[in-house]
Amino acid sequence: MVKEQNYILVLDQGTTSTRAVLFDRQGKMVGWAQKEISQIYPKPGWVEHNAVEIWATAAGVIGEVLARTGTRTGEVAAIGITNQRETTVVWNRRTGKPVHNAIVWQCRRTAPLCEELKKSGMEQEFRQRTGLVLDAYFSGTKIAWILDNVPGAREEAEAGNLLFGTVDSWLLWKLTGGTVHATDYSNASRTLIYNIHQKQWDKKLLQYLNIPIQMLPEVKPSAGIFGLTQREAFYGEELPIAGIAGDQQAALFGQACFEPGMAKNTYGTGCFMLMNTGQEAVQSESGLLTTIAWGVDGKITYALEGSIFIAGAAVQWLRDGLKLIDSAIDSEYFAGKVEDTDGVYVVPAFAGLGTPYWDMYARGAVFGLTRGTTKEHFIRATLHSLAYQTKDVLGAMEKDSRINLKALRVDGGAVANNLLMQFQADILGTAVERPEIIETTSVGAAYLAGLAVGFWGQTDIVNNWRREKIFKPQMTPERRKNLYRGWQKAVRRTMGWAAETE
Ligand SMILES: Nc1ncnc2c1ncn2[C@@H]1O[C@H](COP(=O)(O)OP(=O)(O)O)[C@@H](O)[C@H]1O
Ligand SMILES: O=P(O)(O)OC[C@H](O)CO
Repeated sequence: MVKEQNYILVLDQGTTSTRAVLFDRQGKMVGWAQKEISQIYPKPGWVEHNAVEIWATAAGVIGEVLARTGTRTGEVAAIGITNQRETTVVWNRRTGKPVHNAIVWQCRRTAPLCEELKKSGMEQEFRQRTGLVLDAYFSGTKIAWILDNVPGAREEAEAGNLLFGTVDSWLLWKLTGGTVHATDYSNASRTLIYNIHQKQWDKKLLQYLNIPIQMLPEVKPSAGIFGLTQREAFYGEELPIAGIAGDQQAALFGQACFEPGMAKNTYGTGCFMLMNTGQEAVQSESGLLTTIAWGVDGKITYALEGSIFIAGAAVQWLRDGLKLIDSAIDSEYFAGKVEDTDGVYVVPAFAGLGTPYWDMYARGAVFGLTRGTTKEHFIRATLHSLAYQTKDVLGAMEKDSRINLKALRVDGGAVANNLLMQFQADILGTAVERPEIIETTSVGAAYLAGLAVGFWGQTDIVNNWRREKIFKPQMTPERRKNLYRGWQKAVRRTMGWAAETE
């Protein structure tokens, strides 16, 4: 009997949770399952995940989504993987066990190493070759840290016994029963050791960071067959893993931003704005990153990126740290009870500041408190901080690309918040477009996998994108200017904080 393969299955491994999502031919989500993952904070500024737990949640959500929707594995045409980027896993190729917890993209432990490299005058070289800045955010210095700090790791790595991977590689390795060690262009371009122009691991940078090349994965196109699931690990089926991309690049793909100049902003744990720059790797002069969006059909597409480390995570902090709200959705209710923030600014620089400031030592602060400040003002100011940070990034993006965006496509968990989206349009002075599918990260990975196995064509993807709501700017230019000036003043005062106090 011929099997009907009606679905694409996506594994979306994010900073806070792992999701499995099933898509049909119309690009519609027919089912999903999600599990949170533990956040480990061994020291201030340090963030880790347990890679074994990541795999366990991935296996768990796959089983759950199939069971919930009554889908047999034989009905799945292909699997796509999309992932939190930069997060670094090093494991033993024989035992399959990680040698250390995964070091998360937000982790600042390698700031001193980045400082040292900068002092040795290497910053420009890293920037030119990788498109990135020398910051603790990226994988390269995290790998070096593991090799330098886990007893015996360096010797094992040199002997070819250890493998490095971003989370996509780790999941691919597990799904294929330890037979495939690979990644895609978009993930490789976030490691600080991949030359985005020559499209290969950069031997010189590997030397600077003292990383043995034999531990690195093979880099492949984002849409293409990476390997087959091992029968024992996958309900007796050999399914192709046919698409991989870092979550922010997947979202750009899912938003159908296929033309140069098209951009999206994703509001998850952090906020990431990417603009398609076509086949040209544009060097930024304003603190943006140059990165690979994807490799599809033998062509590499580049993007400019603005990275904000703390966005939805600030709302989680209101919920879990300060216990001011019971759930993220309540932030809109409380913020809506006041007209404005009454002059309060929250700068959530909990993990330093990314684009355009790149200050590893900035730390969070609240300004403008008075006796009249209420919980509602505080919550509203926290929501506004997502929009202000986005304005900082869009300013840099428009300057570098010389394109004034007519509208910004948005997605991610926090765009469900209408108050935030309206303020975003107001403070940008640019329309904000929310699509029907805000799970664009997963849908992007599904499209990549589906393209590779002929499940979809590119025109299907463009036709599937539909706007659900547009938020138009309503604020006067004068008020916009005054509010933004206050934000810039607040940001300046958070900069360098940890360096001064440590
Ligand atoms: N209604 C809301 N208002 C503001 N923030 C929200 C809302 N809903 C979710 N969030 C925030 O969005 C984030 C979840 O978005 P998601 O795209 O799932 O993130 P990630 O992929 O980074 O885990 C959380 O940080 C949460 O605090
Ligand atoms: O897991 P997210 O959605 O917060 O995305 C994390 C980014 O990929 C980090 O670069």
